[in-house]
Amino acid sequence: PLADPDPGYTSYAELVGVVDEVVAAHPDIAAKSVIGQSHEGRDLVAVKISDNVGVDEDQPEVLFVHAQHAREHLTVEMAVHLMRLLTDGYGSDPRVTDLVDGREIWILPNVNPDGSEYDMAGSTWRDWRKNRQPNEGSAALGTDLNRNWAYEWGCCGGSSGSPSSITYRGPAPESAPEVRVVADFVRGRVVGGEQQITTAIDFHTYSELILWPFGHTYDDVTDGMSQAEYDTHEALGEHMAEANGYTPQQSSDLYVTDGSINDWLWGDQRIVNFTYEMYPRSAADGGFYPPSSVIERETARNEEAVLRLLDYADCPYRIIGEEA
Ligand SMILES: CC(C)C[C@H](NS(N)(=O)=O)C(=O)O
Ligand SMILES: [Zn+2]
Repeated sequence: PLADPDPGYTSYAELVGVVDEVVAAHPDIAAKSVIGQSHEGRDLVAVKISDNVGVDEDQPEVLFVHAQHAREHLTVEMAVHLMRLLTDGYGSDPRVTDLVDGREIWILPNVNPDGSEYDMAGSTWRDWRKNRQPNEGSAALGTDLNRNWAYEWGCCGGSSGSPSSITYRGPAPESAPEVRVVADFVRGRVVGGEQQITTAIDFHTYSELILWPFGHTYDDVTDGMSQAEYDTHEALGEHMAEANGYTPQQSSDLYVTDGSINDWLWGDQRIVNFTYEMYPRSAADGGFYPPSSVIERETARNEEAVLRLLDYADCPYRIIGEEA
């Protein structure tokens, strides 16, 4: 068999198999689309879960993004868990059924397949983070997808201009094909001038945190973030953290980042969104590479938190008692 540091983690080929299996088992509520390709040509997949799945209904949409960072493999397992939760539970779990009926849910189970595959191709993990795109004029490979988004790109010392850095922002916003594809997908969800996606989670590991924008500034309130909008993010973040025991905080309280997805989803598309840093809390508990024996426990841990986001997807501002 091919080398594999921990066979309990889902490879790209296995992930495509899971997607096809879920869609085949639940054709009325699950559909697979290919929204583009990675640098090396792997399909970037979107799984839509909703009743009347083939129809774009006028329902709030929710986006889940997984594996921007290659070594954060538990996030792919989170996507697998969510696909199964939202399809196997349909028709039996009343809350899941209502949410799948009333929302259109998009799961992007691996937006950096080249990096993920590279990281797990040897007999030991390679500690890879970025994509696998070459950089002109450098021997160093890769752009950090979570520094390549176009909102306040490179503004604030929250990324690097050096191709060899693990936080290399790329030569320009959306220069990474994977970012361009996902950004185009999100822009494509603007229907009749209105962004249909209301809420989102971008899954990462590790540290057990729920983070909300902005990352580019320490300020709570600033251009593009009113007090009510900040309070909405904070209240929803805290509501979800009560369910999974993660620590809720503004993204920049961890450290300043620029060009991150969470700033773009909110700043450019006004999507109320969160970054989850999953298990473990510290390097002592496995860091980026906890044993695959924790997958079931640490993905199931987020079920209630994710369902709470789906609850509020029709109007996130309801959590602070406002309309919008
Ligand atoms: C979302 C930000 C604030 C944290 C994230 N940490 S990670 N997942 O790369 O370790 C990152 O640096 O992109
Ligand atoms: Zn990450």
